[in-house]
Amino acid sequence: MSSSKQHLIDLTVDTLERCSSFKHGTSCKTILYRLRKEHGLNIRQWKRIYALVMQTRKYASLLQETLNMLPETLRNSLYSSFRRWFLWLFLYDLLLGKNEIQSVMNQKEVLFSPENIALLRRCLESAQKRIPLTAQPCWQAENIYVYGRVNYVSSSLESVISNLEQSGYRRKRAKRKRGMGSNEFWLDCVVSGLLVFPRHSKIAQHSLVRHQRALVIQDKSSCFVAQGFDAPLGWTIVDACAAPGNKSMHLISRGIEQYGESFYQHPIRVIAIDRDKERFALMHRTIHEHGYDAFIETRNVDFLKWSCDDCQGIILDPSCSGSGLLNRNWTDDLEENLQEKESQRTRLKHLSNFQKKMLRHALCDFANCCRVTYSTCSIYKEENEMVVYEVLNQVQGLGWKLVDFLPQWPRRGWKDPLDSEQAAFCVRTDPKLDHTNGFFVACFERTLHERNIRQSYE
Ligand SMILES: C[S@@+](CC[C@H](N)C(=O)[O-])C[C@H]1O[C@@H](n2cnc3c(N)ncnc32)[C@H](O)[C@@H]1O
Repeated sequence: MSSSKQHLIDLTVDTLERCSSFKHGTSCKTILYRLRKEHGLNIRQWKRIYALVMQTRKYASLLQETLNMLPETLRNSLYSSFRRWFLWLFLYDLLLGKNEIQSVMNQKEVLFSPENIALLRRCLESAQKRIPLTAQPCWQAENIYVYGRVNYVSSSLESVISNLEQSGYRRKRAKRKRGMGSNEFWLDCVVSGLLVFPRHSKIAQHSLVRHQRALVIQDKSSCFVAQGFDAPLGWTIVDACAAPGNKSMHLISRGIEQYGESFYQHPIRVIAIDRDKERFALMHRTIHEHGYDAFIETRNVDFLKWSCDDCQGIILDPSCSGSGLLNRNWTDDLEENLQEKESQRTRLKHLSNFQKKMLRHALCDFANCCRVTYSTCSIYKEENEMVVYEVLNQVQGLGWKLVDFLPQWPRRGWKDPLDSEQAAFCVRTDPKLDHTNGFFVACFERTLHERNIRQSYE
């Protein structure tokens, strides 16, 4: 390695270490800006260091996860031979960057033999599946759209569109969504009655949303549950973790859209439960304000301590890590993420145990229930496929099986532990690709009691 290249790498590692040890006050960017003056760097050198520092920080959790997956002996040799931030910088450059550093390493390169590099690549692939959030450089809030669903209790698609057009909005019919003006919108092709607006749209301030409640802001992924649940007329559906009530209201709204006048003769009824006092109060108010009182009954109880015999469906959307939500700044959280990794794992374990308990209760303790959806806004397998797999194995004796949910949506669940067919029945959204929050839904059905409860009003 030329001494100047070696110097730049040392400087990059020093900067990474300084950035990681700052607590409050000096930001990483400030440290980087000072660097140029402090070390008399030319602009090219400074830009290179800047890029390497930012990229290595962005991917550090993923790179650590990659290291965690290596055989212990190799991992320990790497740990004892290199500084932590050097290791991450080197791995970033080797696996995700321009591979400039490897060629100038002259010591200990035996640790980076072609076999070990191939092994690192395989570990990176597995790590990307485990913590895809750090592998998604363009997963930022700017990537998602704003979604507004028509509230069919008080309005209709035609009336909302005409109101929007009168107030200067323009419906875009072409497929190309790039370069959308802030006053443009288009209709979603998966969720009916869902309007899509660009991120910078001011639709949330429009009177259709704020005063008339004809349009409800709700992420597309969260609309999947009611869209795919396809509730038959006359059913009673328990929304087990309902606050602030989005999915309960969407179920009714969707019913009105789907069945028209027949809905009012044999309405779908929702029992919306939440155990949290404050969230419950907010939900109760929201349901009232949006005009759903006649169809949604609210209960401030613990779902685990409650049951009923006259419901046919349950939607279960329990508390989760929220790792699919886009309004979190993962890069800025990085230091805490790394330091708190262990406590995060413990938290995830607790959450998934709680989720399994809730799902078991939904599937085992409601005698006439024959359709249950399980959903989270988490991207972690531990809260999604693994919960479904474990509980499904425990309840199969009761006749439950996974069924194909929202088949028109292309992104499906992950295999292992689910088999290919089961995984393909589940729905996932990818925040990087789908312009929505990260979300997961699985649907369970059984036919045991269907004869007794299915009502054919349609
Ligand atoms: C992800 S949020 C639900 C969001 C809601 N489904 C919606 O779309 O508007 C989870 C909710 O579950 C509630 N919750 C957690 N444990 C519960 C339990 N044992 N019984 C009832 N509600 C519970 C929480 O208070 C929280 O409001």
